[in-house]
Amino acid sequence: MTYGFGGHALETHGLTKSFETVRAVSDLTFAVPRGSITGFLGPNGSGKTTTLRLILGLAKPTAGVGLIAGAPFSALTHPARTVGAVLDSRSLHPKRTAIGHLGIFASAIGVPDSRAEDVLGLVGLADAARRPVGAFSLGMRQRLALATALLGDPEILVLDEPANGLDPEGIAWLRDFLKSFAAGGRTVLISSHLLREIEATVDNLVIVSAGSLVYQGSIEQLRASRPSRILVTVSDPAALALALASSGVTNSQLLPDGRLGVAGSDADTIARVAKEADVTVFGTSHEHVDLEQVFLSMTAGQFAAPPPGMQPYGAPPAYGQASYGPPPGYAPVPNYGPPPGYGPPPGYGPPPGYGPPPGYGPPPSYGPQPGQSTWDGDRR
Ligand SMILES: Nc1ncnc2c1ncn2[C@@H]1O[C@H](COP(=O)(O)OP(=O)(O)OP(=O)(O)O)[C@@H](O)[C@H]1O
Repeated sequence: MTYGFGGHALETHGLTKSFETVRAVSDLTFAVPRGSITGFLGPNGSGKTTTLRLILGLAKPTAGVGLIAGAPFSALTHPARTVGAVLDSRSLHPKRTAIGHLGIFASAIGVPDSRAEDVLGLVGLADAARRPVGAFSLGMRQRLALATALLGDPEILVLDEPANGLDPEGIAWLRDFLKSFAAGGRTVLISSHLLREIEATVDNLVIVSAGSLVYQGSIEQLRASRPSRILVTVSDPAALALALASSGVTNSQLLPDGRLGVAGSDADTIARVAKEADVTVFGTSHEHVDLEQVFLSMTAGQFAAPPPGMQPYGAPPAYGQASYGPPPGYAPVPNYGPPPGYGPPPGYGPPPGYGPPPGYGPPPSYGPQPGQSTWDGDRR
């Protein structure tokens, strides 16, 4: 497999998508490193699904480009072997059995029927192979959708909110599955609107708000970007805050539970200053960084009143509190952009008369198998 351009599994460059007056995706540039499990995070309506559809060739960008293994989806030589995707597990045909459903996709992408049995085993659905999908729980549908994406044994998996409908056991199963999938150097991009849902699964994050990038980098970097605080239980928090400020430690906050949260200092210094100020320290502890709060503060303001015209959400949010900003040194990758003249290849669009196979009602549940991407009527 060749990875051209930036050498990343997935990348977008200035990706933009407008629907009439709604700008769903706005000049989005990010990269998903090979071998990573990258979380694609953003509140509801922040443009995640649209971005994935653009990358997978299921919708046409207004501007910019999305690349898979260095190429637009339509230019991939072996699409099913390169990328498997789960975009919507709800639109499976209810009367079809799991094995029947997979058989259709297996023949579409040219893999043997036995592969259908294999992938059902991989996702733990072997026993349900001959049951109609209409009788499946949401969690089983998610697994079947994942099995479909795995049919081509792809290098890259793109999953849109796959944890939706999974119980805690299902989420733990998905986490273990994705970790073993990525352990051999394969790549996963998994979207969610809840960091907590995927925090234990991902090692890398791309966070969007109102269609724009607000963070990309490792989860560890994000955690480290928030200065850790020491929580101090004292006889007189206000007196300690004052004494700390006099000694140059100005970032103290009185918490609702009466403790003082102190950033930019250490327990020994705090104890010394407290002693000098005649304040009794009853105890200290290190604050646990709640990444969900960091995420929420980064994406807060998405639904601010829109300015007149195009932008429906208002300006991209400030990061909220100063301490919640992007990690030090974070900046878009230098010289990162499509080569001059780069754009969708000529003839990018569905072949005339192409449509879903007979009897197949809803739009495609999964991402692109050969030819499948062209079912979509949404290429605008
Ligand atoms: N086909 C469409 N026509 C018009 N507007 C659309 C279309 N698809 C998406 N949008 C709008 O684009 C914005 C981004 O939607 P998108 O579904 O990409 O967000 P999302 O982050 O995936 O949200 P969710 O987490 O709720 O699925 C929303 O305002 C949505 O209403």
